[in-house]
Amino acid sequence: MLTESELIQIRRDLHRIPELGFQEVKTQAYLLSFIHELPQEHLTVELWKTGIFVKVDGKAPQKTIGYRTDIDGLPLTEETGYPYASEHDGHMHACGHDFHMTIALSALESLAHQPADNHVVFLFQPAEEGPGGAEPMLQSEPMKQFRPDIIFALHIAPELPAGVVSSRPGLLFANTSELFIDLKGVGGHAAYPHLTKDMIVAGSFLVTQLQQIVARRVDPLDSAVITIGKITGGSVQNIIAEQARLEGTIRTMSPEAMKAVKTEIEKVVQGIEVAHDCSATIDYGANYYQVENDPDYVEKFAAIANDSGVTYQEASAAMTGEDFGYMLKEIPGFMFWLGVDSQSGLHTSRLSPKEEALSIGARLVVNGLRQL
Ligand SMILES: CC(=O)N[C@@H](CCC[C@H](N)C(=O)O)C(=O)O
Repeated sequence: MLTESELIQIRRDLHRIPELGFQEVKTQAYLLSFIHELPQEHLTVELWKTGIFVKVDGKAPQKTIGYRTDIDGLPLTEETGYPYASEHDGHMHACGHDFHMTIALSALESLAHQPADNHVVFLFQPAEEGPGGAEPMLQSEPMKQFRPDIIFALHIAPELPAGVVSSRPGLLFANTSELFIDLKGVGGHAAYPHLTKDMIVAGSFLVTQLQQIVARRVDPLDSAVITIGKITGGSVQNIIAEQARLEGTIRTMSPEAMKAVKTEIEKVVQGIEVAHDCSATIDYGANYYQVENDPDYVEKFAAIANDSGVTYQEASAAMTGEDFGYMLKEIPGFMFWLGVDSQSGLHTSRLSPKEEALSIGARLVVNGLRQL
């Protein structure tokens, strides 16, 4: 096992070089340099785009256990003030993938020195934040050779203390779909609105009407989220905007609910086109399938956690998304939250996970890989 200070050093090295999905070139090179330093006799390594598959042959294999880590960062400017803050302007590991990778490398190091009974496959997966690497990695040529019988993964949880992990049988994370709506009208002089089709006004109505879908079209005992995170449009204060663009995300508890919410969005957008005499296009971008945990493996994992000196708690389902859901759709397994005790949450510029959680996660993952 790597020491605490080795884990921290790796995490900080990776924290400095966040890269967006399918651009993880330095990250892949860093991971490969670590992997190449390990004893190679039990390892098979294969590259896939900016990702990596690594198989560790087992001593008396009956099955293959998979472990997946995501490797990409987010388009966000870091404000932690860390001496080891991101060296890539406007990019940050603000979702913990630096932690995820470090823990995977530590487990790999342990198994490369002392293999498990079963075969173990590590998937270093690009583009979790978008456009989604899990689904194409699952369908890739190398996956035919590396495909595991069981798979698991973790995600850091800022709100949980270090030393606590949580998960649940069944649905852990939501179905997600990105949402991009482009509106096109007629621009003109700010003093002559009657001669224009103002897309700032149309876009503003659209944002509020989209909220009505969750409030008035979704069963209150079911759940959904429509968030518009970004609006752009117009050029200056005294010109009526010809164009506006809304960017957001949809979250639901089932694929059926996702389909129904999208139908409602399309109706609302058609209404805006009529009411504001404009044209609109909708693009759903990347879509992720729900993370559905296998109850038997969650139960086994909870016992392994408790035996490893880590407190296991039952989680609630969350509206976060994860393209790992595609892997769990085809391969039984689970995902769990690893407590890292950060005041600032996921996708914030001050996310500050406690590094003591690295060794806890590393110990637990390697125990899972040896015992599941
Ligand atoms: C764990 C986490 O935060 N995951 C992301 C996944 C992004 C999905 C996609 N790009 C979207 O925005 O819909 C999340 O935002 O939940």
